[in-house]
Amino acid sequence: MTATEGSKRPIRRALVSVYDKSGLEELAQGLHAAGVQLVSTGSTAAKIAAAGVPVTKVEELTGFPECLDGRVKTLHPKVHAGILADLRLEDHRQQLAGLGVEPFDLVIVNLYPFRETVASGATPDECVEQIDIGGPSMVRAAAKNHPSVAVVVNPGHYGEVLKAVADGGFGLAQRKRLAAEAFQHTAAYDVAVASWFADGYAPADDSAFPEFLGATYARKNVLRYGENPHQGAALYVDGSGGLAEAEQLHGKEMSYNNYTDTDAARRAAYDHTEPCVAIIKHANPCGIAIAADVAEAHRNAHACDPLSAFGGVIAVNRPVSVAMAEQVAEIFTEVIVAPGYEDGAVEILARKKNIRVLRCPEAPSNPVEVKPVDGGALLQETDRLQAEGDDPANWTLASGAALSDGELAELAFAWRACRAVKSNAILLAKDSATVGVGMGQVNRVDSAKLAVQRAGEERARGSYAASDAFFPFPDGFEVLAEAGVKAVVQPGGSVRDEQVVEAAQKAGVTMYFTGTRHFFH
Ligand SMILES: NC(=O)c1ncn([C@@H]2O[C@H](COP(=O)(O)O)[C@@H](O)[C@H]2O)c1NC=O
Repeated sequence: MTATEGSKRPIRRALVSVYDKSGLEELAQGLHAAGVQLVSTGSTAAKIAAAGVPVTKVEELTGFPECLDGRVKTLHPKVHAGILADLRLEDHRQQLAGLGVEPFDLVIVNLYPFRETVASGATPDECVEQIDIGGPSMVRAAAKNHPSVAVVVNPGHYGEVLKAVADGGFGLAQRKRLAAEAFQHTAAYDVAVASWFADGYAPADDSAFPEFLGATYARKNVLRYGENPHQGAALYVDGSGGLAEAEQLHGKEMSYNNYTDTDAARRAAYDHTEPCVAIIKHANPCGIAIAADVAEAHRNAHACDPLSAFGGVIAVNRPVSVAMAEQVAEIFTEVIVAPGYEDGAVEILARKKNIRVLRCPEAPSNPVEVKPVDGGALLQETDRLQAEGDDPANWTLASGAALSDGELAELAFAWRACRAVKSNAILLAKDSATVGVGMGQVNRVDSAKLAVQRAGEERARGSYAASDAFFPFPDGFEVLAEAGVKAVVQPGGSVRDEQVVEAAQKAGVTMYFTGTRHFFH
C-alpha cells in the first residue's frame, strides 16, 4: 500500500537521549502509560528511572559500555540500524530480524549546548567537548528515515508526542515536518560549529574575515508584502534579539518598510549619549535632536521638518515619557520604538489605532553588516563612531577661530547626526537639533543646497554644518558659507583641501577636519 500524507505509524519503541531534560519526566511517564518501550542514554535514563518509568539503558542494548566521557554512547550499529531501517521494505525488516535488532518508531534527542558554551567564555577545549557527535547522527538518521520514524528535537513538542501516541502515531505529513525541523536543528548546529572553527579557533589565515560565512535564520513572520506591494516578504530572526525580535505593544502589523526605517531610526538615535529622538522617513532623518529629556528632544526633532515627519518612524534612546507620548499622539506616526515606556505612555500612544509601538531594550549591536550583491555578499565591520575621528578633542582646526566648548558641542552634534543621513550628506544643526538635512544627492553641492533650502534662510544662518565626506571642490562649502553657517565639520583629505580651506578662510567660517569619513548608503 502506498503511504499517504495521513498514514500513521504506531509508536511502540522510543529512543530518548536529551541534554535539555525539561519535560522529560512527564514525557517518559506518558509514553510508558501508552505502552511505549523506552531506550535511553546515561543521565537521561537515570532521570527516567528516577521518575519510576522502566527504561532500557542503551549500553544494555548495544552490549557495549558508554565510554570516553560520553563520546561514545549511541554510536553503534544496533542503535543506528534500529533508526535507519526503512520499514516499508520487506528486505529491511528481514535484515533487522536476522541481526536481532528491533526498530525505533520515535527518536527524541536534543544536543549538547555548543553555542551556549562558547557564549559563556569557556576554554577552547571545553567548547570542543560540547560538540555533540552521537546526537546529530541519530537526529539526521531518524529525519532521513521519516517514512518509518518520527524525530523530535524540541521539548516544546512533547505534548504533541503524547497526543500522537494516543492517536495511533504521527501521520506521514507530521513526520516530514518533524524531519524538516530536525534537519534545521542540525544544520544550525553545524553552522555554529563551523563558524567557531573558521572565526577564531582555526582560522585559515590572519584575515579579520573568516573563510566561511555561515548564518542561520528562522522565519518569524510572513509580511503583508515587501518594499512594494508586488514583492512578497518575510521577517527572519537569528536569535540575537534586537529589532527583529522587538516586542510590539500596540498597533498594526509591522511592514517591510517599517522595519527598514525603524532600523535606520534606531541607528540614528543610539549615536548620541544624551536623550535623543530621531524621526525617519524612507531611511533618512527628517529630524534628530538631543535634549535634557525625550519630550523636549522630540519637540525639537519634529520642528526640523514637520511636513516630512508626517507618517514618520520615531526612535528614542531612552524610555518614552508620558509628556512625549502626548506629543506623539497628536502626530500621524507609523512606528515608535524605544527601550521602554513610562507608566501610561503606551495607553496614550494607543489612542491612535494604527501606530506601531515597539519595545526593544537592547541598543543596536550587530558587529558586522552583510550586503547581498549579485552572486555573493559583502561583509563589513559595522560603521561606528570612532574615538579618534569623531571626538572633537581629536579634530584639527583647518580654518577660522577655534570654537568655544559649547559651540564645539553643537558642531559635534551635527557631525554625529550627519552619520544617519544617506550619502552625499550635508546636515545643518542649531541648539542640538537638526534644522536642514540634504541627503542622498549624487553631488555634494546639491546636498548643500538641499540642506540650506530645507533649513530656510533664518535657521541656516548661524547654524553648524557637517559633511559626511570631504568637499572635492570649494563649491559645496560655498553654498553653506553663503547661507551664513557658523562652522563646518568635514573629514578633510581631498586633493583640493587647500582650496576648500582657502574658501573657508575667505568667508570667515570656522572649519574642522575629523580625519574620519561616514559614508552611508
Ligand atoms: N557520543 C554519543 O554516542 C552520544 N549519543 C548521544 N549523545 C548526546 O548525549 C546527550 C544525552 O546524554 P545523557 O543522557 O547522558 O545526558 C544528548 O544531548 C545526545 O545528543 C552523545 N554524545 C555526544 O556525542
